[in-house]
Amino acid sequence: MALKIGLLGLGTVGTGTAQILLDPNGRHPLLQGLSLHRVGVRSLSKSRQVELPESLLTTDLEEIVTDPQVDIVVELIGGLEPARSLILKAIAHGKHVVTANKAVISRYADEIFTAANEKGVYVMLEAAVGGGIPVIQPLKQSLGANRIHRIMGIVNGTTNYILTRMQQEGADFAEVLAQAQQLGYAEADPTADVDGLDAADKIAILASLAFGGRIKLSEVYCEGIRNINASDISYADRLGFVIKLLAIASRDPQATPENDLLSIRVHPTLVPKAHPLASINDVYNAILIEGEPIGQVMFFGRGAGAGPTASAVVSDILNIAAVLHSPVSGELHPLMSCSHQHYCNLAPMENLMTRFYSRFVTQDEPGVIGKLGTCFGSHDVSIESIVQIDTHGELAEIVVVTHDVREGNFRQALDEIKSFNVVNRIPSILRVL
Ligand SMILES: NC(=O)c1ccc[n+]([C@@H]2O[C@H](COP(=O)([O-])OP(=O)(O)OC[C@H]3O[C@@H](n4cnc5c(N)ncnc54)[C@H](OP(=O)(O)O)[C@@H]3O)[C@@H](O)[C@H]2O)c1
Ligand SMILES: N[C@@H](CCO)C(=O)O
Ligand code: NA
Repeated sequence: MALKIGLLGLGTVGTGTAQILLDPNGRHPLLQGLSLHRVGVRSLSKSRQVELPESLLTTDLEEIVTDPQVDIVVELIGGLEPARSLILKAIAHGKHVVTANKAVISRYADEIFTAANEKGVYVMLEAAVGGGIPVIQPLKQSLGANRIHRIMGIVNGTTNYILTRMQQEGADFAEVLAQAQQLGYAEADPTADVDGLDAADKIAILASLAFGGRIKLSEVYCEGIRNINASDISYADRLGFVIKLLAIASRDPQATPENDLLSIRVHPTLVPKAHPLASINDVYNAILIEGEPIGQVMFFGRGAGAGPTASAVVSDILNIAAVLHSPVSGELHPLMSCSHQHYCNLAPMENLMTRFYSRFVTQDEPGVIGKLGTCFGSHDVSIESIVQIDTHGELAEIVVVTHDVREGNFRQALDEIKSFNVVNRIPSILRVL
């Protein structure tokens, strides 16, 4: 008997999903056993890019998630509410759920997965991170034998597009953002993308899967790209780096069960040009996973867009369909369900060991570089390079790159340096991979 899909949302991803469901030939045979039963939208009068019988459309989304005939609810409306409530209601009515909604999952995974486990239904979210790039299922299944040490990714296409254009054209952030909005790459309200919030949602989800515990989103350090300017991109370039917005989750390999702290953060990062993530440009995403024994594995592709994202949505539907077609054991499939119960502990940022790039505008006079060097040294901050890059009248621009240092020590040194009369301002402080 055909499995009935209740689709919530017929926007970019909903349309892509409906198009695949209505055109199963040449795809996996299980697709033939799926039928699009109802489609929930906000406006019935909008013209649509997919032809559907009018009777399928409704604005009553509650009716879909409570419809006894619906087997799988696919939530593609986005936003926190009513998406969260509809997902919970669908679960309460025994529906399996597929969603692309990283904002809801990163905030409400606890209540959603607890409810799903109690009800014996699946909640699948491959499209929520990296769009069409398979990364959720690989973490749950194909990489299950590994101890994951670190996940590092470019998981936001909008900011990667902006940084790539800035890099290639020497343009400033505001100029490129405006063009990206005109082209429809960046949303009218770009906050979630450019301030790193979208990437924080995504790395919280990936970390939860990689490290087997829930993550409090409020504890994820998040810094966006608004302050990146053309000078830093150019100086970074001269030093052999490109600037990327990285989302990073790592576990100290030496961690003991008593002292198992994770570091989860999103921030612009100077990436050495030879690093595999340095060449990921435009709207592309890539996620590099490091584990034992696999070593490094990288996933690359389109992190957004109708087709790529719908590819992930439909693959989740197929996974559920496959399990529902298998002999019934009464238990949830352990490689598809969520078994996390506890919250992970996150390390404070001041304990992070990282390299830093910082740019100082100072008086152009003898002894300034020496003063900076001495101050860093007194805080146990070891310097890899310190160069005067430019002079503007009486002012000099000095760029410092450190070795791996404790972030707390580096910040203390900066506090002291800020009080030096010869230091005019410190326009940029960025971490270096
Ligand atoms: N776009 C991407 O490339 C992409 C990539 C990865 C993940 N995602 C995620 O996928 C989800 C959907 O994104 P999208 O880009 O497809 O969004 P979208 O184009 O804005 O479409 C949203 C759809 O949901 C409907 N909708 C929204 N609120 C509703 C409500 N309260 N009641 C009834 N219908 C409602 C809209 O109806 P109308 O059509 O009638 O307005 C529209 O069809 C989001 O969670 C997003 O984060 C998107
Ligand atoms: N706004 C997101 C879309 C996919 O989640 C991006 O730019 O990557
Ligand atoms: Na994905």
